[in-house]
Amino acid sequence: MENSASTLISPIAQSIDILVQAISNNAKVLACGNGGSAADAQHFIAELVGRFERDRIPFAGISLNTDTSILTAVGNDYGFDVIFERQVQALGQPGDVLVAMSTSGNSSNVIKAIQAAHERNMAVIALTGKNGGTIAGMLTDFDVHLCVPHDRTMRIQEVHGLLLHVLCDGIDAFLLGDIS
Ligand SMILES: O=C(CO)[C@@H](O)[C@H](O)[C@H](O)[C@H](O)COP(=O)(O)O
Ligand SMILES: [Zn+2]
Repeated sequence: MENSASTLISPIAQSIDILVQAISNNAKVLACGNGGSAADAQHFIAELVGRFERDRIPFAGISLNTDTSILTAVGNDYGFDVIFERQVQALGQPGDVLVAMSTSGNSSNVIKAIQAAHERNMAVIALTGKNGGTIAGMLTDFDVHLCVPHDRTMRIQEVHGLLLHVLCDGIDAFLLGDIS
């Protein structure tokens, strides 16, 4: 936790900037991940579309792991590794943001979603762990890498959950002002 706090302060601030800019431009946020990270992705998007702590206008966001018809059709017809890529290709526009989560940094469906986001001129906020895996080497200067410096998936996920709340809090503070 303490290591995370010191290494992640700067990428947290960059992530909030990217998200606030996208929201201010009426762009949208797409989020994806597998297993526990799928739960994190839909949790984060629920807080954008619904609310975090304070009433405000809804923000545009879509979780790419919640539509079972899309997931089963694309998985069945094209393969599990393209379940997120296909949705980024269908929904992503330049200026949108992809929040991509993988504790290993090596899940092929998340990797392909990042490639698709780059092809559509979308910024990527990648939440990973360990050494960032393959994803660490794919990110550009327009992206942000929130890599939790820990080896255990559960601990990485716990910090990811905290980070997503910090991002929500930062977005609201920027757009609505600090809570006094
Ligand atoms: O929640 C957990 C473990 O805590 C698991 O469901 C975990 O998310 C799954 O094994 C995922 O498939 C792991 O994928 P990734 O984080 O390496 O991309
Ligand atoms: Zn878990």
